[in-house]
Amino acid sequence: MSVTLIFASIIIVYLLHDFVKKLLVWSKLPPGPWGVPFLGSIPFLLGGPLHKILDSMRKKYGDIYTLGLFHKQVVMLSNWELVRDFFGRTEFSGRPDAVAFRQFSFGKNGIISSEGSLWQDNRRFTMRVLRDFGFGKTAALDSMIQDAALGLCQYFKENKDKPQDFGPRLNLAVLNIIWKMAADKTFSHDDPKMQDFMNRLMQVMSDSALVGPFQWVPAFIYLWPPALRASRRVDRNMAVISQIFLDEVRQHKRNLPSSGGAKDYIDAYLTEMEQQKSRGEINPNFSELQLRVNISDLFIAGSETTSNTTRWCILFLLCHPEIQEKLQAEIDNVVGRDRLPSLNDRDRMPYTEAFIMEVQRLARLTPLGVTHAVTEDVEFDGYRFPKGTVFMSNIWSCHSDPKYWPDPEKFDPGRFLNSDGTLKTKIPSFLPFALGKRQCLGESLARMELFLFVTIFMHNTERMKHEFTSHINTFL
Ligand code: HEM
Repeated sequence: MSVTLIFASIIIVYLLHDFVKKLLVWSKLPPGPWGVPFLGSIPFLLGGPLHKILDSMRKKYGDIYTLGLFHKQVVMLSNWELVRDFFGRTEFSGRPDAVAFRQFSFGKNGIISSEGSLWQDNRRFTMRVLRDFGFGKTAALDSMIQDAALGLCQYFKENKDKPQDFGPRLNLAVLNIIWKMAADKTFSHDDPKMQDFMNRLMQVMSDSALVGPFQWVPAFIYLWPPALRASRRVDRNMAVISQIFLDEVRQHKRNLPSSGGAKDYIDAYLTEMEQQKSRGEINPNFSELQLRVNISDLFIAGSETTSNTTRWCILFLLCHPEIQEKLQAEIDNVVGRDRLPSLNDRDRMPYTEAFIMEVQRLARLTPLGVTHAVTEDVEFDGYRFPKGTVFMSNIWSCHSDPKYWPDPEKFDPGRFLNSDGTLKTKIPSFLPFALGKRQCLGESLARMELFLFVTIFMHNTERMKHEFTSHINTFL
């Protein structure tokens, strides 16, 4: 037998072995479309908005199905019960090894990209501190968000005769709220430092999206120059952003209050590290690196999500003048003209809350949520998932399911209200902030921001209505 023949036989046996192994794995996973070699299901995912293609696959394969993306098995969860059941378990709360998670967190650090005890410790601590500094203190948060919203209204008034893209202004308002919580500072829109920070952060978000499915096969980024350029820009911008946070941390360290009295997140984290040291505890999950990544996670996860939802609110208001009237009536009734809307008004303004919820349902801002991975081999729900299997939640499908949402594409805040006008509290299949162990950590903050932005805009409606309707195309 010639050497070539022996070599060819070894390759064929290897490929066959690999194929059978994969077949065995796939046979235990939820069924899904057949893929092509190497690319898997990718050719079937092209040619339209991804969430819609995935929704039509749901109709064919059911609420849970498996796709192949290159060498990865990706399980799609397309109803809320599945999302609740899977993501409610710790073993389904890992993060896949994707380029974006590594780039955002310099490895797999911080909150968004980490797993295991590192994630749990930092998530738990951050939730507690944010509650202490903001979510739990209505008055402090009220004035923080009111200032940001009023700044925007002032800008509209000053520029009412010009078409305007108020996206950047809105981003600034939202970023300032996070800056205030993280480092007790705010910036003016004209501050070149803030401009640079905001531009870099926005660039990071759009570049990461461009890297797209190459997230799973980093080596292939080199084959597509736009992805390569985008990926390099993410590295460069993240390095600058991280340096800004490092400078903040150093400054806070120099002025750390000696006996408690932390005024922001950085103080609280540094104090926690000091206290652990003085107790003789060594917990590597708390470090300056984690602190820097945690701060950047708050900005990455909490800025565009909130500002884009607010833009959707404004778009829906523009498209539905009759809803503007109803919101206005509720504001007049509960708040009046002599003071600003406040977070204390929320309980008495169910229509406004229902409006924001309906915007979130239809805007479907994160249509496929954030990817999860299973942290160990797991048998669940009749399937066997090998460690590393990726999971996505199709929030777009959940929010369009006619079983829960009659006439799902219709914009109707009334679906969130009971017949007596009170707000429905238990709404299955409404999951803009996802569900389970990794459910959005900033949900309370985001909901407070949305409420105050919408009500303060509407409080100024008499002056702003005309500008809104005449410039509808300029900011979306
Ligand atoms: C309307 C605004 C927002 C929306 C729609 C939103 C939505 C989401 C979603 C869908 C997830 C993924 C959960 C998962 O992995 O399954 C998430 C995670 C997260 N969000 Fe939000 N979010 C918003 C605002 C915020 C804000 C204001 C903050 C904080 C300042 C924040 C911080 C986070 C963090 C840190 C995570 C990662 C949690 C973890 O991995 O454990 N988000 N968010």
